[in-house]
Amino acid sequence: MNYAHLTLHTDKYQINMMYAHWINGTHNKKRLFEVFFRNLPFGNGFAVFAGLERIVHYINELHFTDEDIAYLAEQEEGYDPRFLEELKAFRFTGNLRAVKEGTLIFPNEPLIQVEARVFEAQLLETAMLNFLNYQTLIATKAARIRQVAPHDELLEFGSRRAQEADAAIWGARAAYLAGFDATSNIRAGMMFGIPTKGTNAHAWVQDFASEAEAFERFAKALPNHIVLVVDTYDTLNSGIPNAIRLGQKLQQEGKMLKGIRLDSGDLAYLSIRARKMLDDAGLHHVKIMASSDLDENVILNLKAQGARIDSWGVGTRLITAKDDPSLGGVYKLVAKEENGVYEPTIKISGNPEKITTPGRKKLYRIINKQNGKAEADYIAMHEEDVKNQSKLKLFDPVHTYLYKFVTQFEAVDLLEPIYENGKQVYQLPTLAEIREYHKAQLSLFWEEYLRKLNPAKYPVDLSQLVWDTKMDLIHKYQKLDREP
Ligand SMILES: Nc1ncnc2c1ncn2[C@@H]1O[C@H](COP(=O)(O)OP(=O)(O)OP(=O)(O)O)[C@@H](O)[C@H]1O
Ligand SMILES: O=P(O)(O)OC[C@H]1O[C@H](OP(=O)(O)OP(=O)(O)O)[C@H](O)[C@@H]1O
Ligand SMILES: O=C(O)c1cccnc1
Repeated sequence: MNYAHLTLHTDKYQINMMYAHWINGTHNKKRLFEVFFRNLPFGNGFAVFAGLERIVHYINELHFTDEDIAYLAEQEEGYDPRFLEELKAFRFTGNLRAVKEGTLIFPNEPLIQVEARVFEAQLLETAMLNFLNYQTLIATKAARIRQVAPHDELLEFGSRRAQEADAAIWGARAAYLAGFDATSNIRAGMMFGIPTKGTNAHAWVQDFASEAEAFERFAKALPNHIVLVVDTYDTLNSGIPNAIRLGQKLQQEGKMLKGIRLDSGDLAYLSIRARKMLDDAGLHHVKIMASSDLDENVILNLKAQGARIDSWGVGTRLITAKDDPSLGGVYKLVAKEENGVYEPTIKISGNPEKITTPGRKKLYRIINKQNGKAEADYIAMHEEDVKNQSKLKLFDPVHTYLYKFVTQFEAVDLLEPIYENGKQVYQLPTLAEIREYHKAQLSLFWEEYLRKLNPAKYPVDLSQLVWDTKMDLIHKYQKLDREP
C-alpha cells in the first residue's frame, strides 16, 4: 500500500456523483467551482493562504491505480465496470487558478477556481479543502504569534501534539511560511528546507546523578548547540546556577553557552530573575528561551509583564489551532458551460450568509497608488476590464448605499493560472520567496486590519455586474419557488 497515493482521499459522494454524471452522459460538461471561506478564525482580521504546494503535488499525482479500481469494484454501489475502465485514463485536464501562498485573504472571495469537466472538478473538492483549510488555519495562527513577537525567535515545537503526521509536517511548513524561524521536526526540515532547532528534554537531565553533570555532558557532546533546560528540579536554586557555572567555564575555554530554556512556572518572573542572574555573571550573550502551552495571548501577556524572553517554543496551541480548530473553506459551483458559454449559477440558502456569488469572476486587490495601501478587494466578472478603468465604485455588498469612488488605483489580479488544460503552468516558488511575499503582503495593509484584537473589517466588494447577476438569480429562484 502506497500511503502517499491520495486519489481515493475523497468523500464517497464525489465518486458517486462522478458515476451518476457518467451514467447520465453529463460527465464531460465543463463546470467552474470556487473555493472560499465565510468566517475568519481566531477573531483575526485576515487569513494567510497556504496549501497550494500540496494541492499541486496532489493534482500531478492524480490517477486511479489498479488497486484503487479493484477497491471501488468491491463497493456496494455496484459501479458499472465500464465506468471503472474510464477511471483508468483519468487525469486532471482542466484549468486551475489560485492565489499565491502567503497572500492575505478575506472571507467570501475566490481563492481557487477549478474549471474542468465535472467528472474531474468534483473529485478534487475533498482533498483540496482538506489541505488548504488546515494549512491556512495554521499559517494564520502563526501570523498572529509573529505579530506579538516581531523581533524574537519563534520555534515550532508541535509535532508530538499535532493531529497525526501530515499535520505535523505541513503545519510546520505553514508556520514557517507565516514568519516562524525554525521547526523542531527534522523531516519537515528535510522536505522543505526549513531550519531545524532543538534543545534537550528533562529526561536527559534525569539520566545523570546530578543536573550539573547532565549539563556538562551535553555541552561536551554538542559544543556548538548548548541550550540547557533548567527547570527539572529547581529553576532558581539549581537549574540557573548550574547553567551559569557551566557558562562561565565554557567562556574561559573560549566556548559559549547559547541559552537556557524555561518550561514551567511563572515565566515572567523566572525570566526576569534569570536575566539578572545571567547578566550579573557576565553572561549577557546567553539567551532565554521559554516553552509551555504558549500562544499569542500568553506571549503578549508575558511581554506586558516585562518578561525577558528572547526565543519562544510554541507547540500544541499552534499546531492544533487549539482555540479555533477548523477553517470552514468550501467549494461551490458558480458557473456551468452550456453550448460553449459559461452561465452563472447560484446556491440559495435559508441562511443569507450561505448564498453564493455566481459567475466566472476575477479577484483584484485595489491598491491606492498614492499611499501604496490596499483599499479593498474587488470581485468582477472575468470579462470586465478593471485594470483600465479610471474610476471604480466600491460599494458594500450588504449595505449597498455605503460606497466610495477610487481613482488613482492599481488593480492587482490575485488569481494566478496554475494549470491550463491540465498542464502545470505555474512554477512553485521557494519557501524563502513565499516568506518574503507574505511580508510584503502585510506591508500593504493598514494597521487597523492587522491588529489581533477587534480588527477593522477589510472590504471585499462586488462589481455592479457581479452584484446584478447575483440579484437577478436570487429573484429568478425566489419567483420559481413562489409560483403555484
Ligand atoms: N507570568 C505568566 N503570566 C501568564 N501566563 C503564564 C505566566 N507564566 C506561565 N504562564 C502560562 O501559564 C500556564 C502554566 O501552566 P501550568 O501551571 O499548567 O504548567 P507549568 O507551570 O508550565 O508546568 P508543567 O509544564 O508541569 O505543566 C502555561 O500556559 C504558561 O505558558
Ligand atoms: O507546550 P507546547 O506549546 O506544546 O510546547 C512543546 C512542549 O513539549 C515539551 O513538553 P513535554 O511533551 O515534555 O510535556 P510537558 O512539558 O507538558 O510535560 C516541551 O517541554 C514543551 O513544554
Ligand atoms: O527542542 C526542544 O526544546 C523541544 C522540541 C519539541 C518539543 N519540546 C521541546
